[in-house]
Amino acid sequence: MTVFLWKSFHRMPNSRLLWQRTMSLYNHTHGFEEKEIKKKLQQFTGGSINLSKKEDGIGILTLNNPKLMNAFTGTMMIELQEKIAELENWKDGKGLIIHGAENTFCSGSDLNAVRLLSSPQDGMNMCMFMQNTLTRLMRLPLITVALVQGKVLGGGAELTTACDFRLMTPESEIRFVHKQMGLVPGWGGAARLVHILGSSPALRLLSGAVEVQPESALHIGLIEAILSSSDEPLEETCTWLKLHTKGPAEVIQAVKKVILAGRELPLETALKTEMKIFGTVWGGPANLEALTQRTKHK
Ligand SMILES: CCC(=O)SCCNC(=O)CCNC(=O)[C@H](O)C(C)(C)COP(=O)(O)OP(=O)(O)OC[C@H]1O[C@@H](n2cnc3c(N)ncnc32)[C@H](O)[C@@H]1OP(=O)(O)O
Repeated sequence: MTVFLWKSFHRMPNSRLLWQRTMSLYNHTHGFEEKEIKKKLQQFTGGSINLSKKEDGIGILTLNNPKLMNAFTGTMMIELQEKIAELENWKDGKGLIIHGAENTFCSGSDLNAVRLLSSPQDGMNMCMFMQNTLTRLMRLPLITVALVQGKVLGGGAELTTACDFRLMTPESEIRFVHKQMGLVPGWGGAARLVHILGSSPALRLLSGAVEVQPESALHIGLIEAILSSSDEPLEETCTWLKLHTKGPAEVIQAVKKVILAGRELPLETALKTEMKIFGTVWGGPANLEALTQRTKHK
């Protein structure tokens, strides 16, 4: 299915529109009724998801529900979907930082909502909704970073795995606490964690509900770096991300797309996709300028 979608994406003239439609996993053929679950999620209000898109092509997405340590209410889940859709349309975008308000990332789903959505069917619908959104986040043509601060628990830990990179402040902690709640990850966090770490380390983190501190997270390859201090983490994360987003948006987006193809597609299809993405930048303005300037890489 995914292979077909990627192929279609490159055949269609209006590829940006198709990209948005095809990046989700579940639709009504899977028994997923988005309207129904949205109606239920609307009942669990509180908090917000804020997006600011800067001129330098870096977006800042803020999880904003500090009274509950930025736990995800139902309306925040819906707002996250809306902001991801907005980012899919951001032609000049290059990077995205996801962080939490008031120096803490996210403590997972709002336990008040979890208690009231406790039937297996509601749980699976909520999972499909969040997996769709986080898969679309993962497939954004932007370089994404989770800024990990405070205690990042449950669904908050899962959200970090949908980003390309994770940076941690010195006092922070990531913990897949699901087992302690009689659960397993359902927002796609287990599958993505296996891709990031390999199955044995992922199993160790989940089965032990291990508190992963920055040094250990760096050691096992869960994060890219530990920030130097907790004083100005957003600024430091911006500086880190800018090293990877220098250059025109079309080139940065192409970089992310070739990596996505390699990550998600069988090798032969990934190679063909890479060739087509290459065709979008070869002879393009950035390529011609680099040739004119006889750029050297000393
Ligand atoms: C997808 C699966 C999931 O995500 S399951 C959810 C997993 N998360 C949890 O179980 C979080 C449980 N909460 C905690 O462990 C602690 O509250 C943590 C986050 C460590 C913060 O501790 P501490 O700094 O001492 O603050 P606190 O406990 O006083 O919390 C402040 C208020 O926030 C609330 N809060 C926190 N997290 C949630 C949450 N996920 N859902 C609902 N409420 C949450 C606390 O209950 C507390 O509220 P109140 O001040 O007691 O009214």
